[in-house]
Amino acid sequence: MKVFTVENIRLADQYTIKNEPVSSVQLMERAALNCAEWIYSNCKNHTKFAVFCGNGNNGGDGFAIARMLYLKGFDIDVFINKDHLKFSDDALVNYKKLKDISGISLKDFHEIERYNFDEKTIIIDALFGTGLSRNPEGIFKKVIEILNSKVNPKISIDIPSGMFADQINNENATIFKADYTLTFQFWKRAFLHPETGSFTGKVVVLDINLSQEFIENTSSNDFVIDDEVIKNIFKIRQDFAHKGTYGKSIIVGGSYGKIGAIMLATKSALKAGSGLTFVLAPNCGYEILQTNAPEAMFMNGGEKNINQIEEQENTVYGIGPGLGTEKETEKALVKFLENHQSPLILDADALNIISKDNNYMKLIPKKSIITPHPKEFERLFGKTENSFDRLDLAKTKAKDLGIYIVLKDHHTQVITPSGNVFYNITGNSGLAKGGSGDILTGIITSLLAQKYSEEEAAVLGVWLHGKAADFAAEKYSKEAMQPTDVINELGNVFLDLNKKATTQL
Ligand SMILES: NC(=O)C1=CN([C@@H]2O[C@H](COP(=O)(O)OP(=O)(O)OC[C@H]3O[C@@H](n4cnc5c(N)ncnc54)[C@H](OP(=O)(O)O)[C@@H]3O)[C@@H](O)[C@H]2O)[C@@H](O)CC1
Ligand SMILES: [K+]
Repeated sequence: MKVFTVENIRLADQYTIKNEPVSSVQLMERAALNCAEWIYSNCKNHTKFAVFCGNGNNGGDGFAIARMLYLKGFDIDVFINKDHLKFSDDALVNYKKLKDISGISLKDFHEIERYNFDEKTIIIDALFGTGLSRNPEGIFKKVIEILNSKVNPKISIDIPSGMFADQINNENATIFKADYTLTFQFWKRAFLHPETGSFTGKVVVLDINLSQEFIENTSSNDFVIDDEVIKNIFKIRQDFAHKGTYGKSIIVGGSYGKIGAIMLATKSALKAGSGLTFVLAPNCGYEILQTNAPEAMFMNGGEKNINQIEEQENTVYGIGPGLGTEKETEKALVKFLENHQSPLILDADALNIISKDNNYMKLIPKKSIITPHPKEFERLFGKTENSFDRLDLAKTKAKDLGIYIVLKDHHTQVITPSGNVFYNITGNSGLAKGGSGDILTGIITSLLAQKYSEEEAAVLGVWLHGKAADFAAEKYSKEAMQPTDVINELGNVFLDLNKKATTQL
């Protein structure tokens, strides 16, 4: 799914109005109906809604939703700024419709302090949407702060009020803190970055039928990796395949005390379908690896640390988990990179070694995939102010070096050399544990060996990793799930993918 800027969303809106054709107030009605339907199918334990409406079209959505919920039998209180009753055209239409309904009480924002937010009440935030032009001040700031202090469930319409859709907010900005955000048609960029994304709660994208023609013909560099993207990448395994069809991976890493990391990466490469999988590790890991991942063939890279990396042809290398940064290992990696041309995957200590010397960066073969977490990214490319700036820097580096950067985060980003960004929306905080990154390295290496392109391997890889983690969290909880559980769930993710990709009778 493309991620559109506010400007492009506005154009999509206008194009739809002109070409569907549909009037703008009908489009608002459609958007509000989508929200109301989601609300009454999901909010079965609550009977009352307090709806907070601003003066623009976001407020207009709020008025329409309030009317629809009232007609479904819920108790509704609507809060507005009675000192300033100037609305956008479509908001005014819906305000007037609401005023005609005697059963809905229209309250002033100032009444919020005396209002009884009982346990049956859900708060709906329709103060500001994509038209926010400055940080909320005065009464708006006060209302948002009071609402944020309430324990009642909170739903934002389109975007949490106070959040800018395309850019980062000031550090101390006042933003509504939602449990759910019902957003129209597209993910907004701000939802995907940690500083702002923590205000959305669960994001539900509602399809309000904006013109598909406009969406297809309007370019964007930003994408969300949704089911559609994955459907277009995933290839089912051919019936007449042999082990050579699905490539050869060599997972390189491990050092004394860090054999677990390389074992996790190796197991993941096996589970993600690589035809032949080797693990190149120091001898101290031999028995552990042969016992725990017997399907992978062992290659000796040293005694306690790796001091040589054998070069083999037609092989995809994934280097880094548990590698360590010893001098002898550094030498071995540099020597290997000096002679190696084809794209490979570099992670963890391989990246830490590369960040030791500026000249090493140039040794990364073109089209390789590097998978840094924020700290590793900083060691490689320097400090940035926030995750928006970090992404901009990653774009510049991906282009300059001609590589793919998988920037690991809550919504991991795949950045291509051509400047596209793919945000991942699978995965959960159960992955915030040592070992999770090693799994990703194994998966991406395995996919690249199976002849997925670099972009496909990175995009499908982060999605698979997150999806398997979601399955693991459902079974064991985010707290208790282990990286091994994530590896074990890969099979169930592939079963799902295969089902969707196979002709059903
Ligand atoms: N996508 C779609 O196709 C569809 C979109 N729809 C909906 O439209 C929404 C966008 O609507 P919108 O453009 O009218 O802007 P909105 O967010 O309501 O705010 C503008 C108002 O707020 C004011 N204002 C701004 N900042 C302020 C501040 N800090 N403090 C105080 N005031 C402030 C601003 O005033 P001004 O800046 O002019 O002073 C103006 O009055 C979108 O999010 C979605 O909900 C659906 O209805 C239909 C389909
Ligand atoms: K809102």
